[in-house]
Amino acid sequence: MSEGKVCMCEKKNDCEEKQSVADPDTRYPDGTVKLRNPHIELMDQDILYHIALGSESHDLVEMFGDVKFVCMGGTPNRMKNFAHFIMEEIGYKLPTGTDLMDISQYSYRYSMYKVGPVIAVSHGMGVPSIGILLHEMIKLMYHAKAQDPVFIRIGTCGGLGLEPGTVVISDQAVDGLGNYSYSVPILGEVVKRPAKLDKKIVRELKALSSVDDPYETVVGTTMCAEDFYEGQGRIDGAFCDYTEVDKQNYLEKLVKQGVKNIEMEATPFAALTHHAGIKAAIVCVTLLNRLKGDQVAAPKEVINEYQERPQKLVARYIKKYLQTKGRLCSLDGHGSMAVKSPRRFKLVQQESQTFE
Ligand SMILES: O=P(O)(O)O[C@H]1O[C@H](CO)[C@@H](O)[C@H]1O
Ligand SMILES: O=c1cc[nH]c(=O)[nH]1
Repeated sequence: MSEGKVCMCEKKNDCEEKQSVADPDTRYPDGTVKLRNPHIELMDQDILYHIALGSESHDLVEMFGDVKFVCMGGTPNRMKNFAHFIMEEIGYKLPTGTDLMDISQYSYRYSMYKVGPVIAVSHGMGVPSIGILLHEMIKLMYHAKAQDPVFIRIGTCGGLGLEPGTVVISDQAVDGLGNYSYSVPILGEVVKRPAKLDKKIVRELKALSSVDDPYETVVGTTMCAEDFYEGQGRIDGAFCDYTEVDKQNYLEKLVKQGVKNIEMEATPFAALTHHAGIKAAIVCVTLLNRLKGDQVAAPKEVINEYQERPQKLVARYIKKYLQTKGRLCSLDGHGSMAVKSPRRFKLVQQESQTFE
């Protein structure tokens, strides 16, 4: 197995057999990301406009070359919290007197934090917003020469027949018309890309849920809606031209098809990462049981605690990966990491401060 590949095999030599062969269209032999776009390498510079970075204005290899995990979720606040949480979890130490900074703050669009090999970035709401971010994050990984990065969405959703607060690991994504793909009009024609997630990561994440967790963690199909209200069959939007019975019939039909939860980014997330040859997973927490209602009525503190649940699972996954590899950071003997390259972190801070 080449350096940097995600593997959690108990026996190291098992890896060769278990890893699928990388697609030469999306990977260089050393595991760095290859773009399916011949134009990019011919450009003098590539401005990643919505994340306030650029291939000429920033040393992207120095800043992001060590990235292994790109974690994304809807809100800047959640991703900032996740950055602090993962810093604690992996024992990452910031240089004295510094704090985590929003690398993309001057884009005024998305917020991005970096903690050693982990990026935490917000993607906003809905398909177009996450689509734009995915294009730029995939290009960022390419420019940075990051090796085999894994993308993980940490989200919230409505559950179908699940207790509120249940964690759902998506094994596939389906759109509101029943397509297991992401459809996007390109040059006047609809292009469909399969919305596939990495099955092995699904199993590994599920294995990391614990019987001691005071909530359930399940695996299932995630429906990606184009809208929060009518697009998810709610009757509490500004408009509604169907009955409560129509709605219940629709949701029951989804349940029969194996849909466990509904959110708004799964198909582009699964499809664009798959098209880029990037392994990806989606872990969401249900805020309500849609079979019982539409309004998100849980108190803020309860919702905040729910939102921590996918973060905990993903943190276990990242920690297990880092412990298995023991390569990016050196273990200090207590399961936590000593920072190998604070300089790289400092650079990220300085560059983001000077970009406007
Ligand atoms: O909690 P996040 O990850 O933002 O995702 C979910 O919440 C938003 C709707 O409230 C949608 O973007 C949906 O996908
Ligand atoms: O019901 C819900 C809850 C969160 N996010 C959604 O998209 N739907």
